[in-house]
Amino acid sequence: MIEVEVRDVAKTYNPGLFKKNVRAVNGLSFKVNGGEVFGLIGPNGAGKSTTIRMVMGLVRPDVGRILFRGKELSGTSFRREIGYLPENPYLYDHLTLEELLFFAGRTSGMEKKEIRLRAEELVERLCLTDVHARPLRTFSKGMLQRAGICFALLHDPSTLILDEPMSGLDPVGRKMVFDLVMELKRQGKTIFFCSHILNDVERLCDRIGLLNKGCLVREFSRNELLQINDGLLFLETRILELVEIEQIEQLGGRVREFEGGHLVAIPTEEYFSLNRYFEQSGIPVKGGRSEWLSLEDLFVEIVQEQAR
Ligand SMILES: Nc1ncnc2c1ncn2[C@@H]1O[C@H](COP(=O)(O)OP(=O)(O)OP(=O)(O)O)[C@@H](O)[C@H]1O
Repeated sequence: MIEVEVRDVAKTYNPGLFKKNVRAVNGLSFKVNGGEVFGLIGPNGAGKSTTIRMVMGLVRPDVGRILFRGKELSGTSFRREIGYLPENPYLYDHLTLEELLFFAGRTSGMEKKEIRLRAEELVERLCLTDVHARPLRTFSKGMLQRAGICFALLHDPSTLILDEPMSGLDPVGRKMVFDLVMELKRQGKTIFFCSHILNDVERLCDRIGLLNKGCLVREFSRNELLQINDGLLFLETRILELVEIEQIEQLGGRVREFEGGHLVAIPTEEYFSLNRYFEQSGIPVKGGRSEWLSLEDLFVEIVQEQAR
């Protein structure tokens, strides 16, 4: 079943007199299937948030159609089926988190007891128990982001639409949210999100769309990505046959199994360029393959190519 379908959608903003129109999205089409994780990536200003806002019915496309479970968006009732995290969650900042979640639960038609139990569970999960009775205006950026995630998940929606879920989070918060999204994925939720953190995107997504200048320029399935990369963070077993695990470990790297592949941590800031790392470290690579491309490398390559 197709959960979200975007068909030939375009959106131009008219910022007003004497200002140039901005074409944010142009002839965009894609589908998000039920139970899959679809990630939208792209440079700043590519149109990711505009697309997400259009899918949520918050911005009206100039042309094209957006369908949710096969039907045109109308009214707001479809939003009950969706958990939405906006880019900058505007949360009523005079409310405490507890009050905000109560409000969110009531507007989703939840019973008081159900709200209390679910809110407690989420607040604890996102490590906000100590601050749940404080007004949101006293929250730090990362706390607000985590509060926004509680807000999006409270009514246990089957579809999640998340605009930069890891934004503003410290490494502990990022891991917390990453693990939570992974768990939601395992529960079979449909997740559509955008992010600049490509490492997380490729670990979470079944499919990835690269948006540039409002157009979808490339789509990768997870398997395709693994094949293109022959590894990156997911080194397939056959690649580990080419490069000895011990050699990675001797150089301070670590390898562990992860979801049918291998997660390789290498001691360099340029973690994405495995090929360069092997070259620099003098790890002999057996076999013919000498080019490993990460999603990050591909992203830069495609976007730079389009700029020429
Ligand atoms: N309300 C608005 N009025 C005018 N222009 C807008 C408005 N919202 C977005 N834009 C413009 O539309 C284009 C796409 O913006 P959008 O926020 O969708 O991009 P994005 O891919 O989410 O970017 P980022 O990665 O920086 O968050 C940009 O050029 C932006 O300046």
